[in-house]
Amino acid sequence: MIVLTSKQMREVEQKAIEKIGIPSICLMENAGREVAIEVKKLLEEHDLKSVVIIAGKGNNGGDGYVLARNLYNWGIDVKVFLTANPALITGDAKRNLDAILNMGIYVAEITQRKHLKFLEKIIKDSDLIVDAIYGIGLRGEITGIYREVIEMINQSNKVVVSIDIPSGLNADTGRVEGCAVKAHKTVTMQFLKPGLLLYPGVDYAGEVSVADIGISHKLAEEVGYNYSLVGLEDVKLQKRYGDTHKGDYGKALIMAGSKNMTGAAHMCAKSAIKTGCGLVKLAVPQTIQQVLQSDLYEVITYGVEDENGIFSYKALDQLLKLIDESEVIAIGPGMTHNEDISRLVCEIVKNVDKPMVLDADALNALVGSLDVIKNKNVILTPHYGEMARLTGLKISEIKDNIFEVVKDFCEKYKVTLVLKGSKTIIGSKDGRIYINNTGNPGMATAGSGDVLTGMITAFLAQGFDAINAAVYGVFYHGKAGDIAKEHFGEYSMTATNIIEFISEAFKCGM
Ligand SMILES: NC(=O)C1=CN([C@@H]2O[C@H](COP(=O)(O)OP(=O)(O)OC[C@H]3O[C@@H](n4cnc5c(N)ncnc54)[C@H](O)[C@@H]3O)[C@@H](O)[C@H]2O)[C@@H](O)CC1
Ligand SMILES: [K+]
Repeated sequence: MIVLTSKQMREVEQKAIEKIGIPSICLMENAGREVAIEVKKLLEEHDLKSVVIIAGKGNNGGDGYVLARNLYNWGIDVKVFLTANPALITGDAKRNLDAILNMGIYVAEITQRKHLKFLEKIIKDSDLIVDAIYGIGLRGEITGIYREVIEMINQSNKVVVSIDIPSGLNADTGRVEGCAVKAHKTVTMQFLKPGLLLYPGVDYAGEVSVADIGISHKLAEEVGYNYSLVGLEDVKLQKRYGDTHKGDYGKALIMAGSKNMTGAAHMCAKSAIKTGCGLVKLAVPQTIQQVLQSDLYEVITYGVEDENGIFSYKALDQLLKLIDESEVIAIGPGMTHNEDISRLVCEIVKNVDKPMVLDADALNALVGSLDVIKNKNVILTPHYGEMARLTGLKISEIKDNIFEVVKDFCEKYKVTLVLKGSKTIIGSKDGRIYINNTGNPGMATAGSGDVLTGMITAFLAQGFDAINAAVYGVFYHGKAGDIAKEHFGEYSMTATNIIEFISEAFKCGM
């Protein structure tokens, strides 16, 4: 699904108005009408009667007046409160404000502190609040009386619907600008906004629905949007051809594990098999090979030269030979980190030109030597801590500019990046960004990342290009995690449970 920044949304609206010739007031009419339909549904579902609309001075407020008109016509008790002097309201918003005044709809001004007590009383006696204070036009922090109004909404215990974006939320980053409305539902106009999909924005937006206000997706394509939310329609799985054999589904080599982290290698290899990889070879330090071989029935394990149960640079030739026999390579889970391993990983990445997934300790190994990945067919799968180590940025700096950081990294090194977090962001080498929406906090558990690496590796082995392997892997990993949560709950689900439900997750995409 298309995701537009506030700047891109404005460009698209401009095109709709100027190039296509749709009068802007029609877009506002459609917007307000769509919100009215959603609000009516909520009133009916929860057996609620009265609505308070709190409107700002811009077009977000304008959508609120159209909403008021529709609700009033449907016989619903509606009151409108303006957080701006009516004399400052202009354009389409002004015309719609005049219309509701002409209809005799209740309108009052909340521009001074002394008005707040009255608003509080009205809110107390009403059932549902609509937040039409700010949309994508918010600039800077919310201060003064606006802040008090927003806090009043949040403390009201009423059902709250936000128009386009919860007021106070930065539409592009999901950051709270001082304070923000906590909505149960947000009805956003025509295209999703990044701020609704990123934390903390996700927690403020509540359930998000996208209202069709009559703007074609072709206009979004014209402005060259680069963000998408991954949906099931983007990750459909093909049925396999009848006449096939395991060689058709790829040969992967996974380099993983160490004496204290056999599980990482185990789960990564198991996930690759469960995701449909034709043949999985697992190279581990020789000390731990037997442990792994004993219950990885479908995987071929190789013990390579090690140093006290940990990968050693001495294993380079053995590994290069195994790489030679494989089509895709995954490196990293549970390898541990030391200088010898850094040399080993860098040497392999430098000399190998096959698709590779680099995770965990392979990422630690690359710190300070990132030039070796330039123009390579690699997918890196860091979490925020690993990303901070790789880039030298603070975690807070990454979070505050997440899309720019991902985009710059991918464009600089010409690689695919999977930045793992509560909302995993995937960047492609051509600067496109994909936001994943599956998964849950139960997946914040040891081994979850090893499973993801196995899954992405398996998609690569089955012939997906890097960006699709990453998008499919992340989506189905989250989906399997969501099914595991249904069975075991967020506290008790484990990475092994995620593997268990990969097959169920795939059924959703068939
Ligand atoms: N442009 C269009 O064609 C359409 C716009 N629509 C609506 O219009 C919204 C955008 O409208 P606007 O651009 O008028 O902006 P908003 O309605 O989001 O509000 C911005 C207004 O608040 C003021 N403001 C901004 N930051 C402030 C702050 N920190 N403290 C105090 N005041 C502040 C600005 O001066 C501006 O007047 C969208 O979110 C959407 O709801 C819809 O009606 C559909 C069509
Ligand atoms: K709003």
